[in-house]
Amino acid sequence: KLNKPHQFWETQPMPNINELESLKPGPIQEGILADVRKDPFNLISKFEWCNVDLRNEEQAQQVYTLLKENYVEDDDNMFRFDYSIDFLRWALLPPGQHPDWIVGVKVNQKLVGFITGIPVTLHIENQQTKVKMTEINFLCVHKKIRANRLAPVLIKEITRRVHIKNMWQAVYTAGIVVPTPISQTRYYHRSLNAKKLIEVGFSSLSARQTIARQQKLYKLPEEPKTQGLRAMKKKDVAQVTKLLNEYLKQFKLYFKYTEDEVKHWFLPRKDVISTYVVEKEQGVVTDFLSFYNLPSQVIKNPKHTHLRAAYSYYNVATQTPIVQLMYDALILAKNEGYDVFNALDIMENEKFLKELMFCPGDGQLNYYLYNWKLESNMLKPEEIGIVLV
Ligand SMILES: CN(C)Cc1n[nH]c2ccc(-c3ccc(F)cc3OCCn3ccnc3)cc12
Repeated sequence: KLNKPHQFWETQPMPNINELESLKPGPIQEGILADVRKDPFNLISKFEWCNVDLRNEEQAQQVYTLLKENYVEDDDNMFRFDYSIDFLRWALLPPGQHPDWIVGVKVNQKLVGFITGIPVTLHIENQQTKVKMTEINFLCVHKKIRANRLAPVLIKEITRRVHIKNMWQAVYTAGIVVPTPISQTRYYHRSLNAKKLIEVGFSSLSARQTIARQQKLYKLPEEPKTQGLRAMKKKDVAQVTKLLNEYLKQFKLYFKYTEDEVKHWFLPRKDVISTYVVEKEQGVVTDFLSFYNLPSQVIKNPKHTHLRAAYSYYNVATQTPIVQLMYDALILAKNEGYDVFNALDIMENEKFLKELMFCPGDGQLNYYLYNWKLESNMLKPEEIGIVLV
């Protein structure tokens, strides 16, 4: 009976505690294309598989509503992510996307289950090891039909669709701990709109604190400090690609980006992704910062329906001190109307979190590699060079 904790995950190629020493680094299970099922996994009656076309407004709306009402909440069930349709198209329609990797389950034409994959090339622990794999995200089952064991079937089906393309690994993140994290990172929040954060219950005042005091404490200048800071444009793509690929080599887990991928992931999109470059000397880009827009719905609050949150994406500081670059990111995010700026303690983020007055969040984000044993059992957050939205 699949109802013991992790009963499903114990059937999957993930290192378990007592294998951490014995498994050799690399794939845990050999992938054999001939053994891959050609037909989709069976679903309970009335449930049907569908490939969701996010370019189709109606289907995109169905995904939006399913996630808005049933996707990830914080530990106190006060906030739930509210990914916009434009954001989902950005996150799930990158270059090289496979249409059958946007997987839905419908009952009477209503979307009740969802899971996605996008193709990535992940560099693992050193220059030589690069693996074509999938980045899994947006696993969601409607609240009303949970405990039907639909999630394991969604996972097995997208795994089958990845195997059919002769790919045998995956990377994903989750707030929960299942077998077996490769890294446990923590998230931090920097207040931009102290009054609103208190009104929605995100922050709370201790006895000696007042709203006015908090506003003063987190106050930011009107304009960024760094000379030559401006929104990224198409003409910057080549330089941003070189800066990013060079910068990421220092980490043990990172993607390599083509110029096409940099165009997709970094060119500014209103209310989705903001990227700013530093061009001091004419035509020379030396640094860039980026953050994405992911509001959370405030589940029950008389005054506010949403918390506007900016999430640190990739930031490359080669000439500008990282603390100054990120201080400018806070100013830019405040000016774009965000209430809070979030960041994980991955990459070099530890260097600015304290100094810029970020506060620790109440949970963690765990990174996972499917069917891969690392040389080192766990990676430190600062060794992680990938951000999953
Ligand atoms: C990554 N991607 C897979 C979405 C995802 N899934 N599970 C999660 C658990 C935490 C975070 C997260 C990551 C960075 C961060 F600064 C704050 C976060 O969560 C705050 C708590 N919260 C949840 C909903 N509204 C607020 C993301 C995720």
